[in-house]
Parts: sequence; structure tokens; C-alpha cells
Amino acid sequence: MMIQKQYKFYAAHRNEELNDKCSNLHGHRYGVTCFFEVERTGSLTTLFADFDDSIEPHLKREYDHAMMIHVKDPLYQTLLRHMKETGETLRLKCFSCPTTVENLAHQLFTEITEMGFRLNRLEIRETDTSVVSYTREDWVNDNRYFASYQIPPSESVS
Ligand SMILES: Nc1nc2c(c(=O)[nH]1)N=C([C@H](O)[C@H](O)COP(=O)(O)OP(=O)(O)OP(=O)(O)O)CN2
Repeated sequence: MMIQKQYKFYAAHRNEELNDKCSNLHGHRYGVTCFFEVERTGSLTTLFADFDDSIEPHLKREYDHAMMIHVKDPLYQTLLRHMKETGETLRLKCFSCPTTVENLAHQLFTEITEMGFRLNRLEIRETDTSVVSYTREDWVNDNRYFASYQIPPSESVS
């Protein structure tokens, strides 16, 4: 059986590798639709609130009104310097790879799996017209891709 749950967060980012408008700092309302594989244990499977209680605070704490940034983007060092010089704390969600929707999907799939849920797939909406559908098979393949890439796991700074 499958349960579908929808979440959202607002975040800034840029695609520093692209030579177009996307290399500018900009923001999105990210829509995250999770498709969970669940097992019947009686009259129900997993309580809807069990998903919400783990996932909503995680998205609020790590992603909402944060800036998602690739640690190899030169802007990252500028932001670190700014925080050091001013004492200001910016919410940065650090990625060890560019902050494309594809890479965000891999990161979120990993984080939600680590919470103990079994995702069948994720859908991530970045704009009104663009949605990435990301399956468990994509995640398994990406784990291999990132392992061979030798990218350290992403860390979060806030
Ligand atoms: N495969 C991907 N393509 C693009 C990504 C991505 O993550 N994966 N990201 C972007 C940009 O972040 C951009 O903000 C979104 O781009 P785009 O859809 O071109 O933006 P529009 O303003 O044209 O959106 P519309 O809703 O179509 O007006 C680009 N590509």
C-alpha cells in the first residue's frame, strides 16, 4: 500500500555551474510529495501524523528560509566570511554538489530514509512548470554515482 504526503519549504539557491539566469541567487517554493510504502498492522498502516512529526520539523529546521549552497561555490566562502565578520547567523543548507533539483531529491530521499520511512518515490516541484520525479531506483543509482564521485556527505550550518 502507498501513502502520499505533501510538504513544502521556501529556500534560496543558485546553480553556479549554469551560464544563464539560474546562476543568479533566487528563491523557490519547493513542493515535496512523498510516496511511502506502508504495511497494514490492523485498521491502519502508518499514522499520517507519524510522517508529519518527523518530516515537517526537519524541513523547517534545515531547509525553510535557508540558502541551499554547494560548498565548492565561491559564494560559500563569502557567506562564511560575512557571518564571521558580522556575527550574523545565516541559515545555510550545505551541499557537497550543486543544488539542482536532482541533487536535492537525492539528499531528501536519503534524509527521509534515515528517519526510518520507506520511500517508493519523491516528486519535487521547483517551479510552476517543473517537477522532478525521483524513484527508489534513481536513489540506488545515485548512491553509486556519488560514492564513485567521492563526495563527502552534506552538512548543515545554521
Ligand atoms: N534539470 C534541471 N534543470 C533546471 C534546474 C534543475 O534543478 N534541474 N534548475 C533550474 C533553475 O533553478 C530555475 O530556477 C528553474 O528554471 P526554469 O524552469 O527555466 O525557470 P522558469 O522561470 O522559466 O520557470 P517557468 O515556470 O517555466 O516560467 C533550471 N533548469
